This record gives sequence, C-alpha cells and structure tokens, in this order.
Amino acid sequence: MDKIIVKGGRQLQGEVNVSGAKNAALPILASALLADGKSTYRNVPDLADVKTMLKVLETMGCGTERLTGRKKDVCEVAVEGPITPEAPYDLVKTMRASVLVLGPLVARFGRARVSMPGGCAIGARPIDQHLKGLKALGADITLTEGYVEAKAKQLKGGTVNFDVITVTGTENVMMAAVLAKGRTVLENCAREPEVEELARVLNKMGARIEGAGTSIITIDGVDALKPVDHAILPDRIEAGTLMVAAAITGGNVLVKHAVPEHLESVILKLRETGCTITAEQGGLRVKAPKVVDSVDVKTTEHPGFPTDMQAQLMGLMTVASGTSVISESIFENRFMHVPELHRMGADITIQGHTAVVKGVKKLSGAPVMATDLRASASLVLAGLRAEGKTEVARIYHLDRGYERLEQKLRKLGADIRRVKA
Ligand SMILES: CC(=O)N[C@H]1[C@@H](OP(=O)(O)OP(=O)(O)OC[C@H]2O[C@@H](n3ccc(=O)[nH]c3=O)[C@H](O)[C@@H]2O)O[C@H](CO)[C@@H](O)[C@@H]1O
Ligand SMILES: C=C(OP(=O)(O)O)C(=O)O
Repeated sequence: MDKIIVKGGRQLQGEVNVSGAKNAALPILASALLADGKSTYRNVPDLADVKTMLKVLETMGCGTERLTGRKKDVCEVAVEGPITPEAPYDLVKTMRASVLVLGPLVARFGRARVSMPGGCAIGARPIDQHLKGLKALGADITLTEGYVEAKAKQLKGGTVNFDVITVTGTENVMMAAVLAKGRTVLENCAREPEVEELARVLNKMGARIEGAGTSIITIDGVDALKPVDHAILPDRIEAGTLMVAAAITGGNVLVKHAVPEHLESVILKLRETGCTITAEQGGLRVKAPKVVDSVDVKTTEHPGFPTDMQAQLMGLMTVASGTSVISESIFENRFMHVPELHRMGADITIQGHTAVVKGVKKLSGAPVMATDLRASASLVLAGLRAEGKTEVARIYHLDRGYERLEQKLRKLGADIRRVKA
C-alpha cells in the first residue's frame, strides 16, 4: 500500500490548479444511463472513485473510455447495447456513491438491482430517503439478499418531502424524476453546487428541471433524453483543502479555478483565522499569517460550512493561537482523524459531536494512518506544518478524492513524496 511522506516546515508559495469535482462527476457519470448514445464529459478528475463509477457502468454493459494525452481529463460513456441494470456488492462496497445508478436505472430500464451500501468509517449513512423518493414516484422497492430491487413499468411524478437533507438522495430521485410521467416536486432538497451541476447536465440532455440549488426542485418528466457534452465544475473541497494547505504553512498561494460562490463559508472562516483571501485570475489567493487565530465552526448543509472540510480545518486549528470548538452535525462519527492528530502532538478533546482543539506551538511528525478520505487530507496538512517526518499510511482513502495531491503540494514547495508499496 502506498504511503505519503511529508517533511514539514516549508511555506507554500505559487499557483495550483483545482481539478473537476468528485461529487459532481459521480452522479453525472451515472446520469449517462438516462440516454442512448455516447456522452462526453470533460474536466473529469482522475480519481479512484471515478474509476469505480466507470467500472460500475462497464459491468452493466456501457462502453467507457478515458482519453489520453492532452485530452486525459475527458471520459466518454456510451449506452448502446443491452444493459444489465445491476450494481454488484463488490463495487458498491468500495464506493457507496455507486448507489447513484439506482434512480437512472429504474427510470430508464424499469428495474434496478443495486447492492445496499453499508455504513462507512464516518457514519451509518442509510439510504432510506432515496428509497422513500423512488417509492413516491411509484417504484416498487424490495430488499433481498443485501440488494435493493426497484421496479416500475413507468415512474409517475409525485411529491417528495425529504425528512433529512441528503445530497445523493436528492440527486438519485431527481435523476429518476426526469423520465417520470408528469410533474415531480422535491422538497427539503440539498442545495449543494453539485446538485445544481447535475441538474444543469440533465437539462442539457433535454430534462425540464427548475429550482436546483434551492430547497424545492420541480421536474417535469420528458419521454427521452439525449447524450451530452459537458465540462465538470471545479472541486470546491479540493480547493478548500489547498487553501488550508496555504494557511497551515503561513504561505501565499493562488488556488486556480476555485469558485468563490461555492466556498463562501470556507472563505469566511479562513478570513476569521487571519488569512487574507482575494479573488484574482480565475481563482482565490490565500495569504496566511505565521500563526492563525482559532475559530469555532459547526458543519451544516450547504451553504453552511461543509462536513467535507471539517477534518482539514481541525488540522489547521491544532496550531492556531487559542482554543477552537468544532461541531460536526452531519455525520455521527467524523472525528477519526483526532487520535492520529494526537500522535502528532495535537491537543484535542472530543465531547460527543464536538471537538475542543487547543492550539499547540508545534506538531511533531509521526507515522499516522488514514481512516477516511478527508481524515487523510487533514493528516497530510498537519504533516506540512509538523517538525520532522510524517508518514501517512493507507492513502488509498486520499486517492478516492484527490488527484495527485502530493504532486500539487510539491509544486508549491512542499517536501512531500509518495512511496510505492
Ligand atoms: C458522493 C457525494 O456527493 N458525497 C457527499 C454526499 O454524501 P451523501 O449524499 O451520502 O450524504 P447525505 O447528504 O446523504 O448525508 C447527510 C446525512 O443524512 C443522512 N441520511 C442520508 C440519506 C438517507 O437516505 N438517510 C439519511 O439519514 C446521512 O446518514 C447523513 O447523516 O454529501 C455529504 C454531506 O455533504 C458529503 O460528505 C459527501 O462527500
Ligand atoms: C464523504 C465523502 O465522500 P463519499 O460520500 O463519496 O463517501 C467525501 O467526499 O468527503
């Protein structure tokens, strides 16, 4: 298993490009199932999760290809021959977002058999709201041998009021509703930019969706969709992680392609820590003081502070002046990075869903182990600041969501490398 080795202490300087968004690419790739023909997606990040989604689609009978050379950010998905509407356990267990094929499959092929995703390191993560939404559109749902089976000759529009705000749940049901007969109204929807981006793609395919990006989405079903050519929006979480990399090293970095409107809560928090953040040249420049001020934060649904940035912000707070209170309100078990940060000398106490972080003068490098995607990122960030060598193991978690993070950080001056197993 690959490891990342970081020697801390260098201030990051320069420019870095943000890749396409994982959380937009995954539902968008799944949406290719909704039309016959070949769809072309640009700015698709080269991530383990994207490979998994392409594999899920291939297993069903889609043709998939990542182009090479100067077009290596381009992926094509062709729905041409017969499709087996099934996502097997072996793939779903490696990536729960595989469940995003459920809505498109049942809408388009009248049936779907998708392995139930289990919980994961950060929480139980049920999919009851996805199923509630599909049932409201007339799907018959059963659970057999660990698989969700959904059937419907023709989905029909309906009203769904989500009990919990769910990103992939909103996306799954929206993808089902585009081919349902009549009007669907989704209430209490997730408002993440990736939901809006998916709706943009579906509308380009011929769907009739209004309101994505707000909590009420209205969808008028159409008979058929056509394939699409679309460039995926930049990854706001990767951008935020790179901004924290600048902040934790007292650096000065231009994070190119970061979209300010998608990062408002992160920008506001980083400004509170004493960083200067300015929009310039199609990106965001972060200039950081040597030691940042501590800030309190509570994760909430978009447009609130994203749970996917909590671990990284906590990494920064370990070396802030003062005490920070960080509350996690989205996932019940998203503090797995804390014991690893302790190994580097951080002073953090967990009280239920809240972590109290007392800034320390210095962290010291240590062997640490990644437990989930953003936890891994926080350990790499802490390693950039720590004295001595930090070895981050199990970075397959990191590779799920960051495209060659170590290369991007090295270009900014970090002493960081990947060691192949
Ligand atoms: C591929 C993708 O886009 N992943 C993102 C997505 O995950 P994902 O869509 O899985 O997360 P959700 O928004 O669904 O989860 C939010 C909360 O709702 C709960 N819940 C969700 C669905 C459901 O049917 N029932 C239920 O109780 C979850 O357990 C969690 O506590 O949004 C999360 C929250 O911003 C991010 O951390 C993930 O990076
Ligand atoms: C939790 C995340 O992803 P996923 O929903 O794919 O597990 C994440 O991107 O931080």
